[in-house]
Amino acid sequence: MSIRTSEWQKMPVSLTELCINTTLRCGQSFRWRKSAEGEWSCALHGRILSFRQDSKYLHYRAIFPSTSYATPPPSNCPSFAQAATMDSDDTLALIKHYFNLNPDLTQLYEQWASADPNFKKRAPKFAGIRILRQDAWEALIGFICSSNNNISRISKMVHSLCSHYGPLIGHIRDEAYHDFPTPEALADPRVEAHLIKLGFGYRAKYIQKTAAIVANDKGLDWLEGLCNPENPQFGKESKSAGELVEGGREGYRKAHEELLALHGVGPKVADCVCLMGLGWSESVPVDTHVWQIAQRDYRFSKGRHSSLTTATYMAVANHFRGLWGKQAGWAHSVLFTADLKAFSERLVSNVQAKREEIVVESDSEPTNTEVVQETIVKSERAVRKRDKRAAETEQHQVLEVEDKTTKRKKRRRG
Ligand SMILES: Nc1nc2[nH]c(O)nc2c(=O)[nH]1
Repeated sequence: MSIRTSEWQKMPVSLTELCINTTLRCGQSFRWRKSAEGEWSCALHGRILSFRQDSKYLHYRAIFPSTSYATPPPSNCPSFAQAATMDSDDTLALIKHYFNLNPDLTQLYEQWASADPNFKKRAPKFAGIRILRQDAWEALIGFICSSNNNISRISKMVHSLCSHYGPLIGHIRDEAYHDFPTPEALADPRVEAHLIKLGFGYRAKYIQKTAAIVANDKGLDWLEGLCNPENPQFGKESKSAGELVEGGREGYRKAHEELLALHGVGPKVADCVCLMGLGWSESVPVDTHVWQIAQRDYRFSKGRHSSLTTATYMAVANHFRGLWGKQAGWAHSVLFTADLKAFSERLVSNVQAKREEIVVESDSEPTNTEVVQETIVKSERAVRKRDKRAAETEQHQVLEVEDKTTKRKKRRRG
Protein backbone atom coordinates (compact mmCIF):
# COMPACT_ATOMS: atom_id res chain seq x y z
CA MET A 1 0.00 0.00 0.00
CA SER A 2 1.47 3.35 -0.97
CA ILE A 3 0.90 6.40 1.15
CA ARG A 4 0.79 10.15 0.72
CA THR A 5 2.23 12.35 3.41
CA SER A 6 1.32 15.96 3.95
CA GLU A 7 3.90 18.52 5.07
CA TRP A 8 4.15 19.40 8.75
CA GLN A 9 1.84 22.31 9.52
CA LYS A 10 1.30 24.27 12.69
CA MET A 11 -1.47 26.01 14.56
CA PRO A 12 -0.97 28.43 17.45
CA VAL A 13 -2.03 27.02 20.81
CA SER A 14 -0.61 27.57 24.30
CA LEU A 15 0.32 24.73 26.64
CA THR A 16 -2.15 26.18 29.14
CA GLU A 17 -4.98 25.58 26.70
CA LEU A 18 -3.79 22.20 25.43
CA CYS A 19 -1.00 19.93 26.57
CA ILE A 20 -0.91 16.82 24.39
CA ASN A 21 1.59 15.05 26.68
CA THR A 22 -1.08 15.08 29.38
CA THR A 23 -4.33 14.97 27.42
CA LEU A 24 -3.34 12.02 25.22
CA ARG A 25 -2.29 9.76 28.07
CA CYS A 26 -4.57 10.52 30.99
CA GLY A 27 -7.03 7.68 30.42
CA GLN A 28 -9.33 9.22 27.81
CA SER A 29 -8.14 7.71 24.54
CA PHE A 30 -6.06 4.55 24.57
CA ARG A 31 -4.63 4.55 21.05
CA TRP A 32 -1.99 7.29 20.92
CA ARG A 33 1.63 6.17 20.63
CA LYS A 34 4.62 8.39 21.37
CA SER A 35 7.83 7.85 19.42
CA ALA A 36 11.34 8.20 20.83
CA GLU A 37 11.47 11.55 19.01
CA GLY A 38 8.50 12.80 21.01
CA GLU A 39 5.94 12.53 18.20
CA TRP A 40 2.39 11.37 19.03
CA SER A 41 0.59 9.32 16.34
CA CYS A 42 -2.75 7.57 15.88
CA ALA A 43 -4.94 6.46 12.95
CA LEU A 44 -8.08 8.55 12.96
CA HIS A 45 -10.79 8.97 10.34
CA GLY A 46 -8.86 7.22 7.61
CA ARG A 47 -5.44 8.87 8.06
CA ILE A 48 -2.52 8.74 10.46
CA LEU A 49 -2.35 11.94 12.47
CA SER A 50 0.95 12.94 14.09
CA PHE A 51 1.64 15.73 16.56
CA ARG A 52 4.54 17.56 18.16
CA GLN A 53 4.11 20.50 20.48
CA ASP A 54 6.21 23.43 21.65
CA SER A 55 5.25 26.32 23.91
CA LYS A 56 3.56 28.25 21.11
CA TYR A 57 2.43 25.78 18.46
CA LEU A 58 0.84 22.42 17.87
CA HIS A 59 2.64 20.90 14.88
CA TYR A 60 0.66 18.34 12.90
CA ARG A 61 0.91 16.10 9.89
CA ALA A 62 -1.48 13.67 8.19
CA ILE A 63 -0.52 10.53 6.30
CA PHE A 64 -3.17 9.25 3.93
CA PRO A 65 -3.30 5.82 2.33
CA SER A 66 -3.29 6.05 -1.43
CA THR A 67 -6.58 5.26 -3.14
CA SER A 68 -5.61 1.58 -3.56
CA TYR A 69 -6.47 0.05 -0.21
CA ALA A 70 -5.37 -3.52 0.55
CA THR A 71 -8.99 -4.10 1.54
CA PRO A 72 -11.67 -1.57 0.62
CA PRO A 73 -12.55 0.75 3.52
CA PRO A 74 -15.82 -0.31 5.10
CA SER A 75 -18.48 2.29 4.40
CA ASN A 76 -20.05 1.75 7.83
CA CYS A 77 -16.85 2.47 9.76
CA PRO A 78 -17.39 5.66 11.79
CA SER A 79 -13.87 6.76 10.93
CA PHE A 80 -14.01 5.86 7.27
CA ALA A 81 -17.51 7.14 6.67
CA GLN A 82 -16.05 10.64 6.72
CA ALA A 83 -12.53 9.70 5.70
CA ALA A 84 -10.95 12.43 3.66
CA THR A 85 -8.44 12.24 0.87
CA MET A 86 -5.61 14.70 0.72
CA ASP A 87 -7.53 16.51 -1.99
CA SER A 88 -10.47 17.23 0.32
CA ASP A 89 -8.34 17.63 3.39
CA ASP A 90 -10.39 18.22 6.51
CA THR A 91 -7.46 17.51 8.86
CA LEU A 92 -7.47 20.90 10.56
CA ALA A 93 -11.24 20.65 11.18
CA LEU A 94 -10.72 17.14 12.57
CA ILE A 95 -7.95 18.32 14.93
CA LYS A 96 -10.03 21.25 16.23
CA HIS A 97 -12.95 18.89 16.74
CA TYR A 98 -10.92 16.09 18.37
CA PHE A 99 -9.14 18.39 20.84
CA ASN A 100 -12.41 20.21 21.58
CA LEU A 101 -10.66 23.54 21.19
CA ASN A 102 -13.65 25.88 21.58
CA PRO A 103 -14.02 26.13 25.37
CA ASP A 104 -11.60 28.62 26.95
CA LEU A 105 -9.76 26.48 29.49
CA THR A 106 -8.10 29.42 31.25
CA GLN A 107 -11.48 30.99 31.91
CA LEU A 108 -12.94 27.67 33.07
CA TYR A 109 -10.01 27.16 35.46
CA GLU A 110 -10.70 30.56 37.01
CA GLN A 111 -14.39 29.74 37.35
CA TRP A 112 -13.73 26.36 39.04
CA ALA A 113 -11.03 27.80 41.31
CA SER A 114 -13.23 30.66 42.52
CA ALA A 115 -16.17 28.29 43.18
CA ASP A 116 -14.10 25.60 44.88
CA PRO A 117 -11.14 26.28 47.22
CA ASN A 118 -10.08 22.63 47.00
CA PHE A 119 -9.85 22.82 43.21
CA LYS A 120 -7.78 25.97 43.59
CA LYS A 121 -5.44 24.16 45.97
CA ARG A 122 -5.13 20.80 44.21
CA ALA A 123 -5.44 21.54 40.51
CA PRO A 124 -2.14 21.57 38.67
CA LYS A 125 -1.55 25.02 37.25
CA PHE A 126 -1.49 25.42 33.47
CA ALA A 127 -2.01 21.70 32.89
CA GLY A 128 -3.78 22.03 29.51
CA ILE A 129 -6.02 19.02 30.12
CA ARG A 130 -8.96 19.05 27.71
CA ILE A 131 -11.80 16.58 27.22
CA LEU A 132 -11.33 14.91 23.84
CA ARG A 133 -14.25 14.52 21.44
CA GLN A 134 -13.80 10.91 20.40
CA ASP A 135 -16.08 8.84 18.21
CA ALA A 136 -18.86 7.44 20.39
CA TRP A 137 -18.21 3.88 19.22
CA GLU A 138 -14.50 3.96 20.04
CA ALA A 139 -15.21 5.49 23.46
CA LEU A 140 -17.79 2.81 24.19
CA ILE A 141 -15.47 -0.10 23.44
CA GLY A 142 -12.43 1.59 25.04
CA PHE A 143 -14.27 2.12 28.29
CA ILE A 144 -15.74 -1.40 28.31
CA CYS A 145 -12.08 -2.50 28.25
CA SER A 146 -11.38 -0.07 31.11
CA SER A 147 -13.47 -1.86 33.72
CA ASN A 148 -11.26 -3.04 36.61
CA ASN A 149 -8.24 -2.27 34.50
CA ASN A 150 -5.27 0.10 34.33
CA ILE A 151 -4.29 2.50 31.56
CA SER A 152 -1.33 0.55 30.21
CA ARG A 153 -3.28 -2.72 30.01
CA ILE A 154 -6.34 -0.99 28.47
CA SER A 155 -4.04 0.53 25.84
CA LYS A 156 -2.61 -2.90 25.01
CA MET A 157 -6.11 -4.36 24.63
CA VAL A 158 -7.32 -1.52 22.40
CA HIS A 159 -4.16 -1.78 20.29
CA SER A 160 -4.78 -5.50 19.94
CA LEU A 161 -8.42 -4.91 18.88
CA CYS A 162 -7.26 -2.47 16.20
CA SER A 163 -4.44 -4.59 14.82
CA HIS A 164 -6.65 -7.70 14.55
CA TYR A 165 -9.95 -6.13 13.46
CA GLY A 166 -9.33 -2.55 12.30
CA PRO A 167 -8.49 -1.41 8.75
CA LEU A 168 -4.79 -0.83 8.10
CA ILE A 169 -4.09 2.82 7.27
CA GLY A 170 -0.31 2.83 6.91
CA HIS A 171 3.07 2.60 8.58
CA ILE A 172 5.44 4.98 10.33
CA ARG A 173 8.96 3.63 10.73
CA ASP A 174 7.70 0.06 10.11
CA GLU A 175 5.02 0.38 12.75
CA ALA A 176 1.52 -0.41 11.48
CA TYR A 177 -1.35 1.97 12.23
CA HIS A 178 -4.90 0.64 12.10
CA ASP A 179 -8.09 2.60 12.45
CA PHE A 180 -10.68 1.55 15.04
CA PRO A 181 -12.69 -1.57 14.05
CA THR A 182 -16.32 -1.26 12.96
CA PRO A 183 -19.16 -2.67 15.11
CA GLU A 184 -19.64 -5.31 12.37
CA ALA A 185 -16.01 -6.44 12.62
CA LEU A 186 -16.43 -7.16 16.34
CA ALA A 187 -19.97 -8.59 16.18
CA ASP A 188 -19.04 -12.03 14.81
CA PRO A 189 -19.71 -14.62 17.55
CA ARG A 190 -16.17 -16.06 17.03
CA VAL A 191 -14.71 -12.77 18.23
CA GLU A 192 -15.37 -13.62 21.88
CA ALA A 193 -13.18 -16.77 21.92
CA HIS A 194 -10.42 -14.97 20.02
CA LEU A 195 -10.42 -12.03 22.44
CA ILE A 196 -10.27 -14.41 25.40
CA LYS A 197 -7.16 -15.95 23.83
CA LEU A 198 -5.74 -12.43 23.48
CA GLY A 199 -6.17 -11.84 27.23
CA PHE A 200 -9.37 -9.79 27.39
CA GLY A 201 -10.93 -12.03 30.05
CA TYR A 202 -14.62 -11.41 30.77
CA ARG A 203 -14.52 -8.20 28.69
CA ALA A 204 -14.35 -10.38 25.53
CA LYS A 205 -18.01 -11.34 25.86
CA TYR A 206 -19.09 -7.78 26.61
CA ILE A 207 -17.30 -6.41 23.55
CA GLN A 208 -18.73 -9.00 21.14
CA LYS A 209 -22.26 -8.75 22.54
CA THR A 210 -22.30 -4.95 22.59
CA ALA A 211 -20.90 -4.91 19.03
CA ALA A 212 -23.65 -7.32 17.92
CA ILE A 213 -26.34 -5.07 19.45
CA VAL A 214 -24.93 -1.98 17.74
CA ALA A 215 -24.25 -3.72 14.40
CA ASN A 216 -27.37 -5.89 14.10
CA ASP A 217 -30.01 -4.35 16.28
CA LYS A 218 -29.78 -0.69 17.31
CA GLY A 219 -27.35 0.65 14.69
CA LEU A 220 -24.50 3.12 14.92
CA ASP A 221 -26.93 5.99 14.26
CA TRP A 222 -28.68 5.12 17.51
CA LEU A 223 -25.42 5.39 19.45
CA GLU A 224 -24.36 8.60 17.75
CA GLY A 225 -27.89 9.95 18.22
CA LEU A 226 -27.24 9.92 21.98
CA CYS A 227 -24.78 12.78 21.45
CA ASN A 228 -25.31 16.17 23.02
CA PRO A 229 -26.83 18.12 20.09
CA GLU A 230 -24.44 20.96 20.96
CA ASN A 231 -21.50 18.59 20.43
CA PRO A 232 -22.27 16.27 17.50
CA GLN A 233 -19.88 13.66 16.10
CA PHE A 234 -17.24 14.73 13.59
CA GLY A 235 -18.84 15.18 10.16
CA LYS A 236 -22.38 15.04 11.58
CA GLU A 237 -22.59 18.74 12.47
CA SER A 238 -25.29 19.42 9.90
CA LYS A 239 -27.82 16.97 11.37
CA SER A 240 -30.94 18.79 12.48
CA ALA A 241 -31.49 18.91 16.23
CA GLY A 242 -34.81 17.09 15.76
CA GLU A 243 -33.02 13.90 14.74
CA LEU A 244 -30.92 13.91 17.86
CA VAL A 245 -31.57 13.35 21.53
CA GLU A 246 -32.73 16.48 23.38
CA GLY A 247 -30.14 18.71 25.05
CA GLY A 248 -29.91 19.72 28.71
CA ARG A 249 -29.94 17.50 31.77
CA GLU A 250 -32.75 15.29 30.38
CA GLY A 251 -30.75 14.47 27.25
CA TYR A 252 -27.72 13.48 29.34
CA ARG A 253 -29.87 11.30 31.62
CA LYS A 254 -31.46 9.56 28.63
CA ALA A 255 -28.08 8.90 27.01
CA HIS A 256 -26.68 7.51 30.30
CA GLU A 257 -29.69 5.28 30.85
CA GLU A 258 -29.67 3.87 27.32
CA LEU A 259 -25.97 3.01 27.55
CA LEU A 260 -26.61 1.05 30.77
CA ALA A 261 -28.61 -1.50 28.76
CA LEU A 262 -25.47 -2.57 26.88
CA HIS A 263 -23.22 -5.42 28.03
CA GLY A 264 -20.31 -4.42 30.22
CA VAL A 265 -21.64 -0.91 30.81
CA GLY A 266 -22.21 0.23 34.41
CA PRO A 267 -22.73 3.83 35.59
CA LYS A 268 -19.03 4.74 35.50
CA VAL A 269 -18.40 3.34 32.01
CA ALA A 270 -21.63 5.03 30.79
CA ASP A 271 -20.42 8.34 32.22
CA CYS A 272 -17.01 8.02 30.55
CA VAL A 273 -18.76 7.41 27.21
CA CYS A 274 -21.16 10.32 27.83
CA LEU A 275 -18.26 12.66 28.63
CA MET A 276 -15.59 11.60 26.14
CA GLY A 277 -17.66 10.12 23.29
CA LEU A 278 -21.01 11.88 23.39
CA GLY A 279 -20.13 15.44 24.35
CA TRP A 280 -22.04 15.59 27.66
CA SER A 281 -19.62 17.80 29.57
CA GLU A 282 -21.67 17.68 32.80
CA SER A 283 -21.02 13.95 33.08
CA VAL A 284 -18.77 13.03 36.05
CA PRO A 285 -17.53 9.41 36.07
CA VAL A 286 -17.04 8.36 39.68
CA ASP A 287 -14.31 5.74 39.78
CA THR A 288 -11.99 4.86 42.67
CA HIS A 289 -9.85 7.97 42.12
CA VAL A 290 -12.82 10.32 42.11
CA TRP A 291 -14.39 8.49 45.05
CA GLN A 292 -11.17 8.83 47.05
CA ILE A 293 -10.96 12.53 46.15
CA ALA A 294 -14.58 12.96 47.30
CA GLN A 295 -13.80 11.23 50.60
CA ARG A 296 -10.51 13.01 51.20
CA ASP A 297 -11.46 16.54 50.19
CA TYR A 298 -15.26 16.83 50.02
CA ARG A 299 -16.43 15.20 53.26
CA PHE A 300 -17.84 12.05 51.71
CA SER A 301 -16.15 9.72 54.17
CA LYS A 302 -18.77 9.77 56.89
CA GLY A 303 -22.47 9.07 57.42
CA ARG A 304 -24.74 7.62 54.77
CA HIS A 305 -22.20 8.09 51.99
CA SER A 306 -19.39 6.09 53.56
CA SER A 307 -19.33 3.45 50.78
CA LEU A 308 -19.73 3.74 47.01
CA THR A 309 -23.34 2.61 46.51
CA THR A 310 -25.47 3.74 43.56
CA ALA A 311 -26.96 6.49 45.74
CA THR A 312 -23.49 7.67 46.74
CA TYR A 313 -22.33 7.57 43.11
CA MET A 314 -25.18 9.94 42.22
CA ALA A 315 -24.58 12.14 45.27
CA VAL A 316 -20.86 12.56 44.44
CA ALA A 317 -21.52 13.33 40.77
CA ASN A 318 -24.34 15.78 41.65
CA HIS A 319 -22.17 17.47 44.26
CA PHE A 320 -19.46 18.13 41.66
CA ARG A 321 -22.02 19.31 39.09
CA GLY A 322 -23.40 21.77 41.69
CA LEU A 323 -19.90 23.00 42.48
CA TRP A 324 -18.28 23.18 39.06
CA GLY A 325 -21.29 23.75 36.79
CA LYS A 326 -21.99 22.70 33.20
CA GLN A 327 -18.40 21.64 32.45
CA ALA A 328 -18.09 19.57 35.64
CA GLY A 329 -16.70 16.64 33.64
CA TRP A 330 -13.80 18.82 32.49
CA ALA A 331 -13.02 19.92 36.05
CA HIS A 332 -13.21 16.33 37.29
CA SER A 333 -10.62 15.25 34.69
CA VAL A 334 -8.13 17.82 36.06
CA LEU A 335 -8.32 16.37 39.57
CA PHE A 336 -8.54 12.80 38.21
CA THR A 337 -5.36 13.26 36.17
CA ALA A 338 -3.49 14.93 39.02
CA ASP A 339 -4.35 11.88 41.12
CA LEU A 340 -2.86 9.39 38.62
CA LYS A 341 0.52 8.17 39.76
CA ALA A 342 2.06 8.72 36.34
CA PHE A 343 1.32 12.46 36.64
CA SER A 344 1.62 13.09 40.35
CA GLU A 345 5.26 14.17 40.23
CA ARG A 346 5.04 16.02 36.92
CA LEU A 347 1.91 18.06 37.52
CA VAL A 348 2.53 20.28 40.50
CA SER A 349 -0.52 21.85 42.11
CA ASN A 350 -0.73 25.47 43.21
CA VAL A 351 0.51 24.77 46.72
CA GLN A 352 2.81 21.93 45.66
CA ALA A 353 0.35 19.65 47.47
CA LYS A 354 2.25 16.69 48.79
CA ARG A 355 1.01 13.38 47.43
CA GLU A 356 -1.11 11.33 49.78
CA GLU A 357 0.35 7.99 50.73
CA ILE A 358 -2.78 6.11 49.68
CA VAL A 359 -2.83 6.97 46.00
CA VAL A 360 -4.33 4.12 44.01
CA GLU A 361 -1.89 3.40 41.25
CA SER A 362 -3.62 3.58 37.93
CA ASP A 363 -0.88 1.60 36.25
CA SER A 364 -1.04 -1.38 38.54
CA GLU A 365 -3.43 -4.30 38.70
CA PRO A 366 -6.74 -3.26 40.29
CA THR A 367 -6.93 -3.72 44.02
CA ASN A 368 -9.72 -5.76 45.61
CA THR A 369 -11.33 -2.51 46.75
CA GLU A 370 -11.45 -1.22 43.18
CA VAL A 371 -13.02 -4.43 41.92
CA VAL A 372 -15.59 -4.42 44.71
CA GLN A 373 -16.45 -0.75 44.21
CA GLU A 374 -16.98 -1.12 40.48
CA THR A 375 -19.22 -4.11 41.20
CA ILE A 376 -21.27 -2.32 43.84
CA VAL A 377 -22.26 0.53 41.60
CA LYS A 378 -23.69 -1.66 38.84
CA SER A 379 -27.29 -0.55 38.85
CA GLU A 380 -29.11 -3.80 38.04
CA ARG A 381 -28.92 -6.94 40.07
CA ALA A 382 -28.84 -9.10 36.95
CA VAL A 383 -25.89 -7.18 35.57
CA ARG A 384 -24.18 -7.51 38.91
CA LYS A 385 -24.63 -11.28 38.98
CA ARG A 386 -23.43 -11.68 35.41
CA ASP A 387 -20.33 -9.59 36.12
CA LYS A 388 -19.51 -11.54 39.23
CA ARG A 389 -19.77 -14.88 37.45
CA ALA A 390 -17.61 -13.62 34.60
CA ALA A 391 -15.03 -12.12 36.95
CA GLU A 392 -14.89 -15.34 38.94
CA THR A 393 -14.40 -17.32 35.76
CA GLU A 394 -11.52 -15.08 34.80
CA GLN A 395 -10.07 -15.37 38.28
CA HIS A 396 -10.43 -19.15 38.11
CA GLN A 397 -8.62 -19.20 34.79
CA VAL A 398 -5.81 -17.15 36.28
CA LEU A 399 -5.65 -19.40 39.32
CA GLU A 400 -5.66 -22.51 37.12
CA VAL A 401 -2.74 -21.16 35.12
CA GLU A 402 -0.90 -20.26 38.31
CA ASP A 403 -1.65 -23.67 39.73
CA LYS A 404 -0.31 -25.47 36.64
CA THR A 405 2.80 -23.28 36.61
CA THR A 406 3.48 -24.01 40.29
CA LYS A 407 3.04 -27.74 39.71
CA ARG A 408 5.37 -27.62 36.70
CA LYS A 409 8.01 -25.77 38.73
CA LYS A 410 7.70 -28.25 41.58
CA ARG A 411 8.06 -31.17 39.16
CA ARG A 412 11.18 -29.58 37.67
CA ARG A 413 12.64 -29.07 41.10
CA GLY A 414 12.06 -32.82 41.62
N1 LIG B 1 -13.42 9.15 36.61
C1 LIG B 1 -12.69 8.82 35.55
N2 LIG B 1 -12.42 7.54 35.33
C2 LIG B 1 -11.67 7.24 34.26
N3 LIG B 1 -11.23 6.06 33.83
C3 LIG B 1 -10.53 6.29 32.75
O1 LIG B 1 -9.92 5.36 32.02
N4 LIG B 1 -10.48 7.58 32.47
C4 LIG B 1 -11.19 8.21 33.40
C5 LIG B 1 -11.49 9.55 33.66
O2 LIG B 1 -11.08 10.48 32.95
N5 LIG B 1 -12.25 9.80 34.75
